[in-house]
Amino acid sequence: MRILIANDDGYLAPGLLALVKACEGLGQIDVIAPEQNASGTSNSLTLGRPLSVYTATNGFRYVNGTPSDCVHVALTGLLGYKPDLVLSGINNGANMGDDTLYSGTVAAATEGYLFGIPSIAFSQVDKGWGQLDAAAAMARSLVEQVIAGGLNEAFLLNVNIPNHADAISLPRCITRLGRRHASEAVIRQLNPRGETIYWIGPAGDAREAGEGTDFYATANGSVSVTPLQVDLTHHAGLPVWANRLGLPL
Ligand SMILES: Nc1nc2c(ncn2[C@@H]2O[C@H](COP(=O)(O)O)[C@@H](O)[C@H]2O)c(=O)[nH]1
Repeated sequence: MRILIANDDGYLAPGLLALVKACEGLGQIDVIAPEQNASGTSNSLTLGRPLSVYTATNGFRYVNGTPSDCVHVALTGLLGYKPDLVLSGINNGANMGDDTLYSGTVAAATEGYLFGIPSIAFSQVDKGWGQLDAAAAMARSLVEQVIAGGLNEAFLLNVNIPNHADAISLPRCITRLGRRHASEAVIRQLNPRGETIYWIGPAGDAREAGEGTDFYATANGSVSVTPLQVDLTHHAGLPVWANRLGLPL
């Protein structure tokens, strides 16, 4: 078993180390993570400049790029082999609903999935790393369960873990993504030069958080496991637009 582990909070993030330590003994583990926190970078690749890969004293490799860069470089030559599993996280904060479109954590796992590798993104619901080791133990438990079921076909799972001392014992729910309200207003400030600067505002509150969603599961003390896909086609819209534009389907 060979496992590639990445994240988006950076190679020094506690969530990455906790996940790596929790997975010890499952097989060969390679870590390739961003040099800096790359939260919110989604699936971006760095195309306008070269990337450099460094090795930390603990053996973790880190890249001056995005989470997708890390996994992409790993799978297109750096590793020299195709891992059996790609893991990403444990993220400092939730990746539920619309978050998954912006998330670097989910993007790193998505990159593995795009290369035909079973991949899982892990996030803790609350920021601050509270009960992190418990989350890591839960992540290992799920990884073991997934491995036992077979890794013959690629899949992409998005897992959100409540910050709980006994996370491994929490119920696990298969969920769909909920939806958030649009992000809060942008935050305007003046920099020392008197220029207006803008900070992205906080994420919107959950809007679609009904039973069956990731928001609902985690709000009710369960670990949320959401299978994701990358086909963005609006299949139900195909006949609608064929008709609207008078085109054959
Ligand atoms: N609009 C905002 N969205 C935020 C903020 N903090 C987090 N987020 C969302 O969550 C994910 C975090 O995932 P990561 O894997 O990228 O760390 C992020 O991508 C956003 O979607 C915020 O302050 N404002």
